[in-house]
Amino acid sequence: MSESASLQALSEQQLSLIASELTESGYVLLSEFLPLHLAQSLLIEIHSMSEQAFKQAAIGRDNLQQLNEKIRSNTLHWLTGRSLVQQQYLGVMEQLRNAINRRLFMGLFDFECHYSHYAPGDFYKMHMDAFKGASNRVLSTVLYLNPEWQPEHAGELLLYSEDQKQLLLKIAPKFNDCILFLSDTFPHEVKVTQTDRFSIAGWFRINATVAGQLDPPR
Ligand SMILES: O=C(O)CCC(=O)C(=O)O
Ligand SMILES: [Fe+2]
Repeated sequence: MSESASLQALSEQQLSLIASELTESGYVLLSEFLPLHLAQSLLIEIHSMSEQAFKQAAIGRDNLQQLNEKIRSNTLHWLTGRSLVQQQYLGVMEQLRNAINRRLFMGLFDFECHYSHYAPGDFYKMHMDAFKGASNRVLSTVLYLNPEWQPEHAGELLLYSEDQKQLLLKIAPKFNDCILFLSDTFPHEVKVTQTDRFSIAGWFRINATVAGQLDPPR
């Protein structure tokens, strides 16, 4: 979807905040990220999907890719733009991609994302989304879709400093909050959730045609 077709869902104020926070600290937490009707439509779509539509998440690269429930136990479903609401979300992220490139010259080339479902007991242990120079994922995004979240539900995202020594942020997966962070800089983990936890995890990527392959593969 073209940038104009996404109706410029993000305000200049939001975009300026994103650019300055990413420059300063490498991450930014945004509340009320999407126009409310869009966040609500995503919530309706994710709730209407059957558990069969979600696949067990894999970890690893290429043929080494394997299911590894010791590290991660959530399930996922890739967004392709097959519904209007998916097109609208991808349109917003396209607006964000262009705005970041214009302001920060990050050379973001495309965006991929999936719905995530963490059932009670699910988690994602400490990991990096990319390793320096070894992946085309450069900017991670997670949009949370849990209108009823309460502290006892847990399932927070913990974001650590690069040396893992400092806890930078403890993020409750609250409805329409969105975290952006540099993929190769911040180790992070999802604590065990006590209730169903929904989100859209996504990555802006640079073009790694040198490698000649999608990284990581789907
Ligand atoms: O859901 C979250 O809070 C983070 C998920 C995550 O780290 C990932 O999918 O790589
Ligand atoms: Fe991650």
